[in-house]
Amino acid sequence: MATSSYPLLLKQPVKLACVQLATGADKTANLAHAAEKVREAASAGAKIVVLPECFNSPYGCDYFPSYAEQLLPSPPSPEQSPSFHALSAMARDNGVYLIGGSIPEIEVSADNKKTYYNTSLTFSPAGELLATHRKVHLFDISIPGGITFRESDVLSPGNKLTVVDLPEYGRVAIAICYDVRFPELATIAARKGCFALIYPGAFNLTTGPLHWRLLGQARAVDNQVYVALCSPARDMSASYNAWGHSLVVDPMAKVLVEAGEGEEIVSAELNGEEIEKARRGIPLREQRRFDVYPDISQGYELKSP
Ligand SMILES: NC(=O)CCC(=O)C(=O)O
Repeated sequence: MATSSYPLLLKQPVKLACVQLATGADKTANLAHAAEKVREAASAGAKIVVLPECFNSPYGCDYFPSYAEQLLPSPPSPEQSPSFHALSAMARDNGVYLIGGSIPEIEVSADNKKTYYNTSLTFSPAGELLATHRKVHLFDISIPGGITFRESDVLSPGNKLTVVDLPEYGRVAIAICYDVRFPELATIAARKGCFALIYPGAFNLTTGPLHWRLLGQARAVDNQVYVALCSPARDMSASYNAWGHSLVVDPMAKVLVEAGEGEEIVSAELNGEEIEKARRGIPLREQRRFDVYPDISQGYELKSP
């Protein structure tokens, strides 16, 4: 029972599963395999299922154009986007909300200019598209002796925050991998009344051990919400080696569940009371000083969904 005057951000407990999927070069096989694993997660009681970043392809700039699918105008035809239709069927067949990881997207303008994005699609249990998130912050880093990667060589960034209403439960925010490094995006989403921040991702073997779990816990404790990070399984024969370690963090920043490196489904029960308990115990909500940092509050007053 909620004892504060705030409505529960999460209306009823819900099981969320991250599918740490093993993927390869064969898109059709990846889609079929994802369908099997979503079924497995749903059979174990998950009502929100998350797939990893680039779940239908290998991850890398060399792969984005050849795997890219056209999503606009929506809905695309099965030829334009087999992944759109496969995800819709996975959500509908299993009666789950499906955060469909991400896929490379191509947009073709009237004058035949091609623009590529890293895009996440979210479907309702009826198989309807609820939201599209194009990765806002592209993964461009260069760490001497570690990793160099430049998504912006091929991809263009999205330009919006993505918040999705799941009517029986509440509101979630969706962003992709490198987006997790930007606390502003998370804080604004949380202040719009989200109970969870969900990030399909694919960290690497340099930054993964240092930052993946830390960033999940940081976004959770900053905002006193649940955070889910969902990675592909590690494949040492691939050109990009994903960190794995998909996890779910609670509003006190406790890691509820964390995968290893291989293919695995991890799930956790999310409960709105835990959000309220964290916020009553550490009342950041009442203590914020927007008079001292007014620019971050502009247009984002605390609202219930
Ligand atoms: N796919 C990504 O955005 C990777 C982000 C990452 O590894 C990081 O360190 O940040």
